[in-house]
Amino acid sequence: MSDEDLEDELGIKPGAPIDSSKAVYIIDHMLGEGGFGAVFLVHDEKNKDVQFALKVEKKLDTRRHSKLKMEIAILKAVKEFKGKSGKDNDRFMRHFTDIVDRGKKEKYFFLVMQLVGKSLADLKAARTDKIFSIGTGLGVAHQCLEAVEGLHGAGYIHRDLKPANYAIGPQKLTHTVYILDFGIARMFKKVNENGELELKTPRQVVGFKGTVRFASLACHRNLEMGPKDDCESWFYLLLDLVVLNGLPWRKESDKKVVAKLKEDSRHKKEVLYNKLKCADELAATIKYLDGLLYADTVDYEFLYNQLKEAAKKSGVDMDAQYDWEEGDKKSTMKSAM
Ligand SMILES: Nc1ncnc2c1ncn2[C@@H]1O[C@H](COP(=O)(O)OP(=O)(O)OP(=O)(O)O)[C@@H](O)[C@H]1O
Repeated sequence: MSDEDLEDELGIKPGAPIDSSKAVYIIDHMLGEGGFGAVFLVHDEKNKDVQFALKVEKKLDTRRHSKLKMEIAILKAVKEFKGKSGKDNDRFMRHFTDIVDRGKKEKYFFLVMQLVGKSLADLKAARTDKIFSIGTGLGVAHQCLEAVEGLHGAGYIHRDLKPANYAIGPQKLTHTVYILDFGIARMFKKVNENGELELKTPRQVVGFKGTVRFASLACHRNLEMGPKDDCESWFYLLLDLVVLNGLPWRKESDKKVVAKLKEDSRHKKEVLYNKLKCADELAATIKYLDGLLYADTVDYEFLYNQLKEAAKKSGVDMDAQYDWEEGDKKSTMKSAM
């Protein structure tokens, strides 16, 4: 939606109040725009230092499923899953934004959520050579995978994993990565009569979903996607973060051409990993993922372990400060002198 549409049709503009039964939110400015609405920085009317992100979706008679409803259902499911499953779940759930409030107006639905900072795509674009250092890339990919594991645990697949759909936290949370945008996510498990989650039967043919650059081969082949397909997209995301000159198909938009380049890349290590010291560990990762089927449970531990081995081979510490935190380190050191 354009700024004018939002302003003229929905009355959403800087300074405008949006009220719910809980609070009144004042619009500051737009943070980002999607196909069906936009995200705004807002503050609590009672305290301008209390800021949130407010996502708006225009009501449409033609839309069968509200994207925002889906997002809310997913964020709730992951938090409930956290409650139910106990053990060490904060490791996964810290990657999901909290729902602060939600509501509907005559012309739109809205969701108020915890504010995040810059996306991985923005952070990467701000770097001189447009990639992260290998330590940051592997560390961030570890967190991205934890988010995916948490989402899968709650019974959903994302289907659009890419650097633009992950962001770091604001202020002091620059070492935490958040997963965003569940607009095209899908439940791959359903609750059976005994209240347990069971796998949904795959459909025979499925339309292409997501972003061409990061789509899995099964997605290109119009097959039902499962958890392993998110992991394949995660793998492309990892390469996109750390390989100099990026993915070999980055300049192509034709789906068929991209699919062919992805298939061929499996046999072209020198192109896909462009001299990375951890090429073998990465090649073993995609080999493992290529061997999985829709219904297979992903061995996340194997994937985390590959990242650890890749870090060892590269001689880096995945848990060290990230590239964008280094400025802070220097200024802290300076002020400590
Ligand atoms: N919690 C948040 N805090 C700060 N910014 C956010 C937050 N959520 C989303 N954004 C910003 O708004 C942009 C659009 O968000 P998002 O991708 O979730 O919206 P969308 O309308 O579903 O988009 P799309 O049509 O691409 O699926 C993001 O790129 C991000 O920059």
